[in-house]
Amino acid sequence: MAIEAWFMNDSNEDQRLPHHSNPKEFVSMNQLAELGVLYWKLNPEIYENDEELKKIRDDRGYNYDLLDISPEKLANYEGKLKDFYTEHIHADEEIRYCLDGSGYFDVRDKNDRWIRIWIKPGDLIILPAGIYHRFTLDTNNYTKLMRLFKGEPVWTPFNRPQEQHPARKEYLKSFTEKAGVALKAH
Ligand SMILES: CSCCC(=O)C(=O)O
Ligand SMILES: [Fe+2]
Repeated sequence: MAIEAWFMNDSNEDQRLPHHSNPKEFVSMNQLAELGVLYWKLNPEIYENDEELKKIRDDRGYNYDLLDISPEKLANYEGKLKDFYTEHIHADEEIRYCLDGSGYFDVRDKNDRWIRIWIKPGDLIILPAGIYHRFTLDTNNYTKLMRLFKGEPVWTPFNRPQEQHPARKEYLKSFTEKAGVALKAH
């Protein structure tokens, strides 16, 4: 099964609800790939000895740590969740592998519409540097995530607006470059 993603409505209801647009409008892996969002489906039960995960880590030079998002295990739980749900970018990619529970990563598409990506056990996603995004738990209220990173982890969020941030500029440039290639091909 591929990952599920859809366009969101803009209602102010509980952020943990699915927020499907009406009518529902699903988003494919290809559409996500066009935004630079990458996806793997792995077996979360063997993450400690998983050859496939090892290959991704070796190819991309990733270390990792584990993060439990629950009131008991995460210090300053309410504050952290509020920060996670504040729209931001990073100077580097954001790589998350869901080992347990579930949650939503929301990313902005090229037209600034929110796409909600539902993360479940076995889903590994990479958000490119410079993409506006946020995260929330769903109504299950729990997830265990592996956070992957190169070198020392830097989790600094830069809250929107960040149009002058180098990572934002690079990210937007990648679209114009692709569009340029597509034009030349015609
Ligand atoms: C804890 S994973 C999701 C939250 C987020 O976007 C971040 O940590 O930068
Ligand atoms: Fe983030």
